[in-house]
Amino acid sequence: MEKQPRLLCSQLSVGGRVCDVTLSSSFLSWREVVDSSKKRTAANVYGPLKAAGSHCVPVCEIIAIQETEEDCPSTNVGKWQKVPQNPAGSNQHAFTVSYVERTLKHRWRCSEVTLHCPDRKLCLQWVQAIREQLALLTIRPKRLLVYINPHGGKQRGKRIYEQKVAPIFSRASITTDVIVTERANHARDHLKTEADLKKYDGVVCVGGDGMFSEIMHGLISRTQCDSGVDQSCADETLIPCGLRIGIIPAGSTDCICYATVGCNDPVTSALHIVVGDSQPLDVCSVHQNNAFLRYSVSLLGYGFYGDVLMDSERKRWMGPARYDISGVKTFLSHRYYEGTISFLPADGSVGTPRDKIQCRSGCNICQLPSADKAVYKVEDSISETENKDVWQVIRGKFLAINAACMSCACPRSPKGLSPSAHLADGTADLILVRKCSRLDFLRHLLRHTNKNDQFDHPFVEVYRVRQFRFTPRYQETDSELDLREAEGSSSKHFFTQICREHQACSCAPTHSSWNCDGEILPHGAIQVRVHCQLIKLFARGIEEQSVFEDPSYALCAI
Ligand SMILES: Nc1ncnc2c1ncn2[C@@H]1O[C@H](COP(=O)(O)OP(=O)(O)OP(=O)(O)O)[C@@H](O)[C@H]1O
Ligand SMILES: CCCCCCCCCCCCC/C=C/[C@@H](O)[C@H](CO)NC(C)=O
Ligand SMILES: [Ca+2]
Repeated sequence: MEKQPRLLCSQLSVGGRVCDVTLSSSFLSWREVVDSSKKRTAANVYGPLKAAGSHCVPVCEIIAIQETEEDCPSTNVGKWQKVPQNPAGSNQHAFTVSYVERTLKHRWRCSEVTLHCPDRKLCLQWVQAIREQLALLTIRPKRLLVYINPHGGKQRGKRIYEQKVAPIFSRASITTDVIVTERANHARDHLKTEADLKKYDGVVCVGGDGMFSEIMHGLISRTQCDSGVDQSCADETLIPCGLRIGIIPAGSTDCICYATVGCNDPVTSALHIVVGDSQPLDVCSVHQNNAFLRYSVSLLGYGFYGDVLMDSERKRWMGPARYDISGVKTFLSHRYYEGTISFLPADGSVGTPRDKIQCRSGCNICQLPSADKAVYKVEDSISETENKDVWQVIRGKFLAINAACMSCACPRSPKGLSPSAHLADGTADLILVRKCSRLDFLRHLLRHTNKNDQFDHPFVEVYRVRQFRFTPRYQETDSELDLREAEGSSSKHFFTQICREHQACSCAPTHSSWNCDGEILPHGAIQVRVHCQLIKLFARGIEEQSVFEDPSYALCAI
């Protein structure tokens, strides 16, 4: 790591101990001054970041700095006065730095350190120097538009925002306009037509995946409309949104927050917003013929997940537990669905759903130049010269058809529906769970909750795709049905076959709907296309082992 030139360096007191305090353009560090007569141990000189009085905070993770009034009650009850703290007995001057501290399971906390200076001049010099460095961080938002869904999850959105998030925004001098929604789609419609977006550096939603979906739809539609792009045309190249979206988790699944930050903790998300993180995200557009239906960033699920959602919507009053009840009910019903899936495979450079390469902060695959990823011309899709541009077709009977544009990790399934899916590679993982016994399906489902590979079953297939189409059997056109029959079975034989199979596994063929990021999409036949990095979040992807746990990091910085 490159050593940074020091901007300021003084001996200040922290918690009653004298420390060498250094500010560079990248770090604020303080290390206890060790009496040379005492033996230096490896721990107090070279220890990891927080060991034995040695601390180092990246400037980009400083939340705020303020001059501190060192007051405490005087002996005259009710009166407060400044307390002389240094040995000479003169007035002590201090400043307090609030900064990000990492705790377990990807959670962040706002920590504070107060540094005492021998005189006010030096104190002001430090405050000014740190403020100047913070002012250089132009990626940080200053003004945000916040939408709160008071009815999401356990109906705690408003309280979470007021008690946990607003104080952090205010400490970081972020100003906000807050709208508590009064109906479903209030936020979407406001963003689409009314909001003066030029005033803001970002939009924040307080709620679950459904609330995020509203914000995303509002922003994408507004961006296309302002740029004269027609989103109803499935082949249009969409314009990326300029404003970043922050998610304060207050929903039932909070999958999008969890899969992009690593946890569903409101304070952590608020801090990612404050430091101005930026994580691009792929978005699937869903069309039926040339009618635009919806956008999706996490799960598009037909069959099992569509049915769970359909049933759970009737149980909203139960809160997050509705998904467990409906999950068990749907599992027991064991319905299968018949149809045709065609898809355009992704380029090999983006890996495969089973390569065990997980998308993490600074992911190499997501940073490949877009030419190597899913950006392609529409004509490519009809070119059959290269294998990657050939549509593949699969017909069959399925318990579930899932497309995961990201891992879909969430508290219920910490590695997600597709653990190696990428946030911003321009592809989705298409998971086909063919008709199988209840026991086999249960085995597959349970693997979402443990370390075993959920794709390692003969009845599960998974493909990394750029586009796909699904047509349920009952919506297939005459020519498609003719083709199917020509492929080997007369319709009479076909129906006898279903009845025979139905008896064997006691499941019934029927219609399902799509679960589109937790919203019901009743259309069976859909066409889906992944738009690489269409939106950006105030997030940074899931951090691997934190660099700040690396001893050499602290050493080099100081
Ligand atoms: N004021 C409101 N009244 C009723 N519904 C609302 C209101 N504001 C937003 N909604 C709708 O509530 C639905 C659910 O909200 P949200 O996603 O926040 O919670 P959830 O469904 O419990 O969580 P998750 O989506 O993570 O499972 C969304 O579809 C959203 O459109
Ligand atoms: C009978 C045993 C069942 C165990 C099954 C565990 C599988 C959990 C997998 C959860 C994946 C959730 C993917 C996220 C989808 C969200 O978009 C959506 C909206 O919040 N949530 C749901 C539940 O549809
Ligand atoms: Ca993706």
